[in-house]
Amino acid sequence: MSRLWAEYSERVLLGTGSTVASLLFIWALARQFMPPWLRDLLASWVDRFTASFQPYVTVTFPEYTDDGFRRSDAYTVVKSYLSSNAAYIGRARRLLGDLRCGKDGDVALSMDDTEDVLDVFRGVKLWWATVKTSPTAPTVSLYPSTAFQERRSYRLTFHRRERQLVEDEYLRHVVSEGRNARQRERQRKLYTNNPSYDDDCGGLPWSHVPFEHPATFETLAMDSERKREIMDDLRMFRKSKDYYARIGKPWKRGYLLHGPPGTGKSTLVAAVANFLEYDVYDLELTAVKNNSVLRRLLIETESRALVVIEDIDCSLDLTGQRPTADGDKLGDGEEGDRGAAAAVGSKVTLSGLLNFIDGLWSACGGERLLVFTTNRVEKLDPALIRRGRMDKHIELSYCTFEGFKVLARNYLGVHSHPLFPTVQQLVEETKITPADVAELLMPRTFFGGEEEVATCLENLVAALRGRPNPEHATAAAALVAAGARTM
Ligand SMILES: Nc1ncnc2c1ncn2[C@@H]1O[C@H](COP(=O)(O)OP(=O)(O)OP(=O)(O)O)[C@@H](O)[C@H]1O
Ligand SMILES: [Mg+2]
Repeated sequence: MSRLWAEYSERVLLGTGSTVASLLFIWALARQFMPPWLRDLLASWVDRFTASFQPYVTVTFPEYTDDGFRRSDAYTVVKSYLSSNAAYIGRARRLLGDLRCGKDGDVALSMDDTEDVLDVFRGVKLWWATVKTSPTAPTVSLYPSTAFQERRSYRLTFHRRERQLVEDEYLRHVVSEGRNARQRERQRKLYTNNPSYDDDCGGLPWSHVPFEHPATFETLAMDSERKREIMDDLRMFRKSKDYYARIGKPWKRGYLLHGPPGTGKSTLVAAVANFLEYDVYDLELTAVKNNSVLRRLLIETESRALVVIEDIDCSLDLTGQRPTADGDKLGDGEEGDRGAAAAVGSKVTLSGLLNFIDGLWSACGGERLLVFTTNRVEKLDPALIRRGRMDKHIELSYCTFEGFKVLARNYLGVHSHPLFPTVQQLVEETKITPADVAELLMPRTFFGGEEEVATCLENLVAALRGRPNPEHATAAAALVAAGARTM
């Protein structure tokens, strides 16, 4: 003990002459001999004493939740709040520029990540800062890719006397303004999965571009009764958060769209996304390396998402895991499709996909519509499309007269024409896809007026009768061939 004191007094007390240091030393020494209750009491006094030198409180909003799996909602809301606040933007020196959603040529400015800002709320000053930390040692995570990634967070600093105001009012204000800003500035996105993404090597699982597909239910060639049925179903789904919670099911719904090529499956996907105002995640299954990456992709989708897997029958060998009822072998062409999946090294299995749809992980995020499209519904494993997984099966088929009228209105701007009755009769007798009708109705000039309308309709009638107009030989020949095959 005496040696310790001698060493300490020589190094610290004599060196600095600091009474505070000697007091701290005595305190550290005395702690050893105190009963625990006295030690705690004194510790709280010491805390209060030291706090008087540091009157500021900080609140940190990390980008990822504790488990490291999901982006924190609080972080996103704060980001929107700070990026949208006109007062900060006026003062900021580092800004980000982007084209404003839906307004051609209008540039929207937002806060750069590195900008620190001062906010004033009810006359009280609060400071926001972006903090970036690179972990020196890997953090514990089931996903190695996240273990070494740079961690970002927002840090709010304020005087401790304002704590009540911050807790009771300011944070609520930030959340509500942030959410409003998010809604206002929301540019919907079309995501696609990165083929190079791997859990072990890191990188971003999804890349995105603005989603700008113009399809709506109004422009969709489909019988109005079926359109109404689908829209009602989607409206119900959107409003059913509490209902799903009550019945104990994750808030998600599966749609299976099937039908021949060119009947509007992809167009319907776009119309649904526009109707619900969801982001679209176009999942290319053949580019997903394994089930673990598939799960990660699911976790990385945000709420209010439409996840679509196009041509699911061509994506992977999804029947390979279970024998089919009649022991069927793969048909011509299917081997090729599935070979392609094997060639890129995808190890996604049917059970991985089933888990993706409705396993425990599928409940992450909420409000999600999952859509499969296929030309060959009969080739899919029944487990994949059973009700409950794919709740709604929608068959898209050849053009009806009602569908034709929608296309005539879209493409030619006409609601009636003397040739309509002829088209009606022929369309009901012939199998022609909406894609082919649309192609024939596309005017060659936008200034042709009634003459152009008549030409387009005559071309359609000619194609339907199997007497191709020489000017449209290619399209019409294809139509005749298609008609001959399917009749
Ligand atoms: N029901 C429809 N309503 C409006 N336009 C349609 C419809 N069906 C097809 N079209 C037109 O035909 C084009 C092709 O349609 P789409 O890509 O939606 O067909 P698909 O069923 O997805 O075909 P595939 O099976 O080959 O992927 C679209 O760009 C659209 O212009
Ligand atoms: Mg398609």
